Amino acid sequence: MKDILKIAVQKSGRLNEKSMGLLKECGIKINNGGKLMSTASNFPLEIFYLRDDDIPQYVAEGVADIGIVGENEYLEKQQPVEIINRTGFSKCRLSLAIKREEAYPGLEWFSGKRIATSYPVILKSFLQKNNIDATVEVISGSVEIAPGIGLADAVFDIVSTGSTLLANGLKEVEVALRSEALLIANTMLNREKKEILDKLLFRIEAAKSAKQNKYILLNAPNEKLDSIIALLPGMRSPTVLPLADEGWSSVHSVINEDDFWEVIDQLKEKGAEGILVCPIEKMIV
Ligand SMILES: Nc1ncnc2c1ncn2[C@@H]1O[C@H](COP(=O)(O)OP(=O)(O)OP(=O)(O)O)[C@@H](O)[C@H]1O
Ligand SMILES: O=P(O)(O)OC[C@H]1O[C@H](OP(=O)(O)OP(=O)(O)O)[C@H](O)[C@@H]1O
Ligand SMILES: [Mg+2]
Repeated sequence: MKDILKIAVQKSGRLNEKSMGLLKECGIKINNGGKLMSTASNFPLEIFYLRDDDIPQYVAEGVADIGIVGENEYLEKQQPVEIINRTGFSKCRLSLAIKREEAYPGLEWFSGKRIATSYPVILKSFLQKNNIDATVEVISGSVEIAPGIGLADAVFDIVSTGSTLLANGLKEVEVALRSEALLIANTMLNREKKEILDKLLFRIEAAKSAKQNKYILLNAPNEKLDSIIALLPGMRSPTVLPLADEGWSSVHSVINEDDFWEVIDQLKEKGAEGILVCPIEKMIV
């Protein structure tokens, strides 16, 4: 029988939609199976829907072969799994926050204080590294409410926009960890499962590259071609095709999302016209 790769994704919550989106971008069609498990119709993949806290353990034990989990959970759970890919999504930070009205002189403020968190392992290691002796109060959710109800003096929790802190009268004073969703794997996968995983990783990279790049088409006067091409590296080099209008060419290339606006301005300065920028569906480099 052909082997099948088992992936654990969060059942519902912040990671679920992006994890399923990643599989979709990889061209994987998922059958509407049960609530806790389903299979792909066009790829040897079985999907388990779990609480994110349990994913590192299930992957370490081989119940699932791979999983998508926040770096925060991966570090907190200290399970012997391998990081296979940094997905680039669900970016957030784990930070210390205190009441907004408190003056904050620096980390020593936390000495002797009570800090509420759902991440005691990461917090204790951070405090130890910084020689701070504080009490860690472990709670499993709604951490930001703790100072307001007298449960703790400070919190150590996930921050993204900062709006939850703001709504609870808190301010972020130290960032201990920058996190993103990781693809993790069991360290003992057999050859067949490794081959399936390699195929999946190839697709993930193609989808990631596509998102990171744009396809650009423009018209350029021939005498300006050299300076315009110099701005557009392309995958190998830009494609240049003559236009019906003599003295003009059409230039096609790929540019990185991060360089996008700066390059566009420079292209216009050099005389480029009719610039079209299109999304790329997949990119194999
Ligand atoms: N505000 C946020 N912005 C970006 N990423 C976040 C945010 N909050 C959480 N995350 C990331 O998403 C992961 C899942 O968050 P979520 O709040 O859904 O977890 P949960 O409530 O523990 O879910 P579960 O019910 O599966 O245990 C976190 O571990 C973190 O990596
Ligand atoms: O800085 P912000 O953008 O406000 O995001 C931070 C909040 O997001 C997460 O909670 P979530 O909203 O997922 O709810 P939960 O506590 O039910 O997991 C996290 O636990 C923080 O409370
Ligand atoms: Mg959880």
